[in-house]
Amino acid sequence: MAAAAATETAGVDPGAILNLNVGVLGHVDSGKTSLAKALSTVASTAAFDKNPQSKARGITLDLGFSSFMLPLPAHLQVPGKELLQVTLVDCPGHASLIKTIIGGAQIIDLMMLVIDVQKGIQTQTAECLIIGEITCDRLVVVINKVDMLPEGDREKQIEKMKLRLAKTFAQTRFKNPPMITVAANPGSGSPQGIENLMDQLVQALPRPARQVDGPFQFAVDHCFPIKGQGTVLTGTITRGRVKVDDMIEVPHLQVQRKVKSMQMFKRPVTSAVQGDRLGICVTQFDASSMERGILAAPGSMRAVTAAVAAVRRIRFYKQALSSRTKIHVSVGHHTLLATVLFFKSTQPKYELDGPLPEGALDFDTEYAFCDELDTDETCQQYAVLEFATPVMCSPTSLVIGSRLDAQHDASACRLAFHGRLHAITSEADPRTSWLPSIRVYRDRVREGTVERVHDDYTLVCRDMFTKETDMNKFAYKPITLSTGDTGMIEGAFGQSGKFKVRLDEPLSQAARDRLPKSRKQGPVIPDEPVLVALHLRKYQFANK
Ligand SMILES: Nc1nc2c(ncn2[C@@H]2O[C@H](COP(=O)(O)OP(=O)(O)OP(=O)(O)O)[C@@H](O)[C@H]2O)c(=O)[nH]1
Repeated sequence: MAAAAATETAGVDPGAILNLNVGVLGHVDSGKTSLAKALSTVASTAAFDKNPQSKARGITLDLGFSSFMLPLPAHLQVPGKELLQVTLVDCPGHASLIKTIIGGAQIIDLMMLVIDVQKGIQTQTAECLIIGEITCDRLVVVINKVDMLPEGDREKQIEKMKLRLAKTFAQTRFKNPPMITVAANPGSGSPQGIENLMDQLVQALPRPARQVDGPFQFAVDHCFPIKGQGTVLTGTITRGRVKVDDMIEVPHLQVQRKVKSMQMFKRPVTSAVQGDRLGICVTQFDASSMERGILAAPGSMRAVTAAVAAVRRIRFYKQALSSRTKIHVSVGHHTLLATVLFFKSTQPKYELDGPLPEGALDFDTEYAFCDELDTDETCQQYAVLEFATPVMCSPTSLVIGSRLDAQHDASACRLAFHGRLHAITSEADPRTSWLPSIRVYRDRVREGTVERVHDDYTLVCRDMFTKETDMNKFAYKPITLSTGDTGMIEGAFGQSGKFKVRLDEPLSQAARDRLPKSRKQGPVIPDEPVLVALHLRKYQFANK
């Protein structure tokens, strides 16, 4: 383990340690776990695929946590901090574990994307890159397995690969990320390039913008019993702060417990803030009742049944993305099915990396329904998400929509859209049941045929309604003729579904020339009857 010498931590107050999380993502077998092993000095929960608790519970492919410690570099100086702890979050590469990756990626400050030098960008590399674009600002690309290249040709092949990758990254928000070559686990000898990678990684780490205000929130990644102590929940504080003796809640179980003790990487602490990786010990809590999920300040999380999110379609997603279909939606550490309905505003799009401004959705505005979520970059699009079961999340959570069960080309991107929750409705709190107040309309056109002229102002029309139609619903609705004449529906004509139209002006000569002179004569030009169109605006949600 660990190429770098372990920094002396004995006697250091854990509160003086700045923790930053680095995600290790990439395609299956690219060498993520080998890399985490080569960089780390401390293995934590499920690290290196061999944590005893994980083994006992049969979790062999999971988020793995390990860390290394360094003196605090100059660009990360924060008052009161002396050491930097880099926590590596090793995400599984297998396609079926994308839910875990999405959960893991939401707690990282920087993403390390591991690429096999002989393979380049593979399917899950691309999906991880998309997740990285959505969830974090910084990227370091690690080109691994360089020992596999023939020595004489190595430099040339590496340069070629770097050029190819640079073209891909130039099209992402990362533009020109550092690319470092390593051999994390060469067949013989020790890892190569690790110290250089460590230096570059530390240089690329962002100054943490910690959100210590607001209610405590903790993304739990593992939960296990410790004999004689209680149950330990390990995870990352995603918001606020926590102290020993605070009350915390497991929202989906509606269970509250007192924090008995806390540890950061095996050292006891009495308080911790957002970004810290922590083990929280509570008593009288059955470890088997929770695996992944959220801990929160009591009462601060809601069981969300439906929500509106500002969304954006992922440009690499090539399938249909239609309203009224079911799709997997990841919120926090949960991934579940939701029925989606898309609509759009005329406002320019919002940045989705933080909560939307208040009033971004305006209840006095009418919004246009979309059959499909498209890549329109000019206006903000939204999704109404109706979850299959209530999901515990904060009202401004990040969301990712994906088709995880799709039976399609295995190399196709499954990530469909991403977004930010803006308004929620929760069963427990009817005051948030605002969904029906949003007015989403859909314009529909019904078409029929003009049968004949009744008089200068009146026409008899057909083929729009059946004899069972309640014509009172359509009386006075405006119509247009294919000749440009306008008017409104006057009511039923007879019992067969025919109807009368009252024109605004006397019938135009153009229309008159094309309409039959008598009841029995068909259209003057049989292939081009005069058509009558009724424009209807239907509301999907409306209580106004
Ligand atoms: N030759 C060589 N083999 C490597 C290197 N790094 C990793 N490997 C091998 O590649 C295989 C996969 O390595 P892992 O570290 O398990 O890859 P991973 O990306 O964590 O795999 P998943 O978590 O299953 O996606 C193993 O057999 C490693 O020994 C390297 O630098 N050189």
